[in-house]
Amino acid sequence: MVFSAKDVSCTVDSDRTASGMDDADGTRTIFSGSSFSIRAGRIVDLTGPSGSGKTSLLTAFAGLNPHAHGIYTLNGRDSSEFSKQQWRREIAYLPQKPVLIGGSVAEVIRLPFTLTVRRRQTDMASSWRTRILSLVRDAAPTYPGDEDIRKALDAVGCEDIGLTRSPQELSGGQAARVSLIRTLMTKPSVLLADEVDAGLDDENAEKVARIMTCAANGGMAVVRIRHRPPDGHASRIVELSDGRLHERTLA
Ligand SMILES: Nc1ncnc2c1ncn2[C@@H]1O[C@H](COP(=O)(O)OP(=O)(O)OP(=O)(O)O)[C@@H](O)[C@H]1O
Repeated sequence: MVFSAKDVSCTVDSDRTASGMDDADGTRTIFSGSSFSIRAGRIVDLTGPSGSGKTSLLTAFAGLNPHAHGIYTLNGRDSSEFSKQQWRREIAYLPQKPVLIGGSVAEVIRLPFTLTVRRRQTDMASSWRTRILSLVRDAAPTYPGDEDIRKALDAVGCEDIGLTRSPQELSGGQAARVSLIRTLMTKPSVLLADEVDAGLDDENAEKVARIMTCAANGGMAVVRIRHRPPDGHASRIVELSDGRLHERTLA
């Protein structure tokens, strides 16, 4: 088990939520008593109606949701044993809309490496490392050069993305892949992907899915919020509805 969450709840002020569903005390419980776990190398899809709390749940897992409470562990270690920064690096939340800061694709991808010096403490051997991350690690452990980034992009089928391109010039599909790869290169244990294939055509959605599968094959645990029909990449589907998580059978 790489990651587990127990007894997670999320309560928000009622004045910012839909009317008619508020508690008497002026709050609204989005979900409560929810538990979830995922093993290394697995992809789990999180589905559910709009507004059911999927984003709130993933941001709770990542330590980014001040309205949520729960007990979280990574490889058996309680989240309290991590600093907030360490936790957020290990449990990486990837928002739906790519935020690409930098003058070029290379700068965008290097940004996390300029913000922090990472020292990963894990024994996860992985083909993902072999295929992509080792390219970075071997050449420049904390600050990948252009050649390393080029190799990493090519390794996951992103030959179409030029390093000197301005992020503003990227297509939606390219921006989604750059955002995803940037996060993967920081080597999180768990990737929480919030509808990153929304707004993409089927071809680009499949490219994004394949990159995540590549990461999962190397040992990363991936949770994907999705509204699309199952694409065959997930090993489990979990639905959040009526404030509870429900396991769904894969078709
Ligand atoms: N910070 C907040 N304050 C108040 N209400 C919030 C806050 N964040 C989320 N909510 C409310 O919590 C509910 C769940 O929101 P959330 O974005 O988690 O749902 P979702 O399932 O991800 O929705 P969608 O599928 O439409 O993206 C919504 O009613 C939303 O308005």
